[in-house]
Amino acid sequence: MTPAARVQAAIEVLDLVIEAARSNGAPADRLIADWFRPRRFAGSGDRRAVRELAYRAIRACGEVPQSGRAAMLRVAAEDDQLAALFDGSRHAPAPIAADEAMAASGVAPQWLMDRLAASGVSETEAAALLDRAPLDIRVNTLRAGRLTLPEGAERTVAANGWRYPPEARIEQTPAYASGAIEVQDTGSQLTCEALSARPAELVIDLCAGAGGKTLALAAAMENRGTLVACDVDRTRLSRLAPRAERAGATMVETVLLDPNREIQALERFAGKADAVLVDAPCSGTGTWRRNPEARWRLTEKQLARYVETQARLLDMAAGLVRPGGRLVFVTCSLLDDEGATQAQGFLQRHPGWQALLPALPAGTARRQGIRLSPFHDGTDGFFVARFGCV
Ligand SMILES: C[S@@+](CC[C@H](N)C(=O)[O-])C[C@H]1O[C@@H](n2cnc3c(N)ncnc32)[C@H](O)[C@@H]1O
Repeated sequence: MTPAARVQAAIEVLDLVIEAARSNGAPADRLIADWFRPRRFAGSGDRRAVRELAYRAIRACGEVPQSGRAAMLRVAAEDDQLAALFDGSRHAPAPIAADEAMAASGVAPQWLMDRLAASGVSETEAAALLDRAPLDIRVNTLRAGRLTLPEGAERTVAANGWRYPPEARIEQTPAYASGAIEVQDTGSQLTCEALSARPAELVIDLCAGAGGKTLALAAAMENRGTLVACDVDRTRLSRLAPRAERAGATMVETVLLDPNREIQALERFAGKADAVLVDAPCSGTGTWRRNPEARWRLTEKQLARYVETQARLLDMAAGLVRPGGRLVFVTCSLLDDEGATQAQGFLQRHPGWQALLPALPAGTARRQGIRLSPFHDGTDGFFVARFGCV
């Protein structure tokens, strides 16, 4: 593909991304892969370049743009070389008209910017949510016997964490194939450390998904004790078993939950767990580095639903913890509604509990919890609170 044809391709891809954002359709990565499937003439360099252009435009526009072309014009407004490719030649975008509308630049839709500001997130800190994320890994101590790390790693503040540049490819390395390393953001690793899971304990990971945090907990527990990984999403949870096998985490027990009747499958653990992790479903404002189009999808109504579910899951989780046990609440969000305010609500509803600020090597205290952010900590954005049952 010529450079100009790549720009036109990115515009077409962006139209699909915009439509999907409005109709809750597929994520951008999937749309890009689908767009290329019938276009066999495109090589890997073309795919990379189109993907890069599309994501540049997604990051540049705070509000949902009116069209893919308007979004690309926003990027071209600051890049003369790109603007010159709008020349109307074969497969190229049409020339730019003098009065042509372009999308407004910005970090996120205004309502979200307002919510972030009300949560103490400055505009600069919010903008850092759109940086490119590095590739962080966790050394899996269950498999790390004779580990040779792929070259180029730097230590992070996480106990077993290392960092590579964003473009690093480690999935093909022997260390990855043997299960000795896992891809996991440093912030995510730190939220697991906040639970202080120990060998021989009974630990419940209530919202385990495909088990990113479960595997870190299994390693902290040295694969000894009981680790129960739950989720309402059968597909996500089904991905956990093969990952656990690869990681040598044979202790993991999975439990599929029935939405709104979660407790039924967990009654046998009531009042018994040493520690429960609630890595709750949330808006994901802290993960825009990886999914920048997520900010175009979120609505105030969806956010309210997340907040309601988080409170319900926290209340349920409290009933699983034994006296003297601990509960860690995590969201990958910088919004107080899903963080400090949620934690405060929990403490008001449960007078027998107290907040115990987790001692983490990064992050900033935000009322009863800790906030991690790309701007301050170089991690994805998270809120983590730790509660003790007295
Ligand atoms: C932030 S993700 C978890 C990510 C996972 N812990 C990890 O580290 O990869 C939130 C998870 O909560 C799950 N979830 C949503 N509603 C739930 C509910 N009512 N009970 C349990 N899990 C729920 C979602 O399916 C999703 O997998």
